[in-house]
Amino acid sequence: MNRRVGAVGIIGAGAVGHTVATLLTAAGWCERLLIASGSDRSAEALVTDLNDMAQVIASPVRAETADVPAMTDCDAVVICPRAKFANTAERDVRMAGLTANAPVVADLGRRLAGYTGAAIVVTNPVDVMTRLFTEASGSARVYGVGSATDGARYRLTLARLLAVPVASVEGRVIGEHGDHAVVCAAATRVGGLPAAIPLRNVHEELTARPRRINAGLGRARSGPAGAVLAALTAALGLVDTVVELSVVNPDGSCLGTPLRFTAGRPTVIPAGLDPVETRLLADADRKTRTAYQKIQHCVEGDTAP
Ligand SMILES: NC(=O)c1ccc[n+]([C@@H]2O[C@H](COP(=O)([O-])OP(=O)(O)OC[C@H]3O[C@@H](n4cnc5c(N)ncnc54)[C@H](O)[C@@H]3O)[C@@H](O)[C@H]2O)c1
Repeated sequence: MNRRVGAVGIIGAGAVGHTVATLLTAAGWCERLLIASGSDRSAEALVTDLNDMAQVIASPVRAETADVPAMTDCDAVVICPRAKFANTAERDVRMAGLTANAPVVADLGRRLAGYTGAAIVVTNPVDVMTRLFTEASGSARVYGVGSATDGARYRLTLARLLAVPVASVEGRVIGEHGDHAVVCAAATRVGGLPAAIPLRNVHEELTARPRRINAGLGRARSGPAGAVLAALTAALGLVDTVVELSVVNPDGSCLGTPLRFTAGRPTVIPAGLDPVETRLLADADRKTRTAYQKIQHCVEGDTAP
């Protein structure tokens, strides 16, 4: 990558924020990383760890702590805080963070009002939080990550189930990053040809995979951080590519959508859904809109609906 950008802000120095910052330090295409977190202690600790790494590998990237408003000048910000709450949900686990995370994400949006850089939202439920951050900040370049990781998991799973190389599988997952994810089976190609997709097994694995990661490691971090990196390089115009990200449409829906980025500018590309998949996407839309209604009072900073 020849071009370099000035600064990337990371808000939330937890599992995802730490991993994204590590990837960015190794990648070397930004000059500065600005870190804010729930406590000064965790932000300072991450900065110290990153600068140790940068020195060891001779990375040009320098990390520093920063207040959120100081990130207004960053080329991009990554929104990955998690409010403290106990997640006991068995189903719809990402949606369980709705009411706890909404005030945090809305507050960040207000503090970054009018932000003109690229904002990458990670906090779950990510489709709803992406809409919330978009409304609270008024920013035009807000993208939620989730579907790109689902798509990667789908291709890996399908390759295993069909016993083919993963490079021969073209397929994506869109819609909600959650239980209402829509597998684009009709448009999937294996070795360039349509294929019978074992959808039940695929959905089982899409649910089981993050659970296995959480059970073994506490939190998923590398897959999501890779998706953040893909979103950043596309949105900053460093790479022209297609990536599935959540964006707010003029009608208010906000779901994972295939976007073709050219010089940092996105255009929506058709997902090639069949009628059943189209209906499932409409279900995901209804679900995320209903969830948004429960927390939209947070946009203005109201504490109660
Ligand atoms: N969209 C995806 O694909 C995806 C994947 C993994 C995780 N996630 C979500 O990303 C979020 C972060 O996950 P994690 O595993 O890194 O969590 P974590 O608990 O490891 O870290 C969260 C961090 O947020 C910080 N924080 C809390 N309140 C804050 C505030 N007001 N301002 C700034 N920072 C604050 C905490 O201090 C902590 O460092 C969660 O909501 C998680 O569900 C999304």
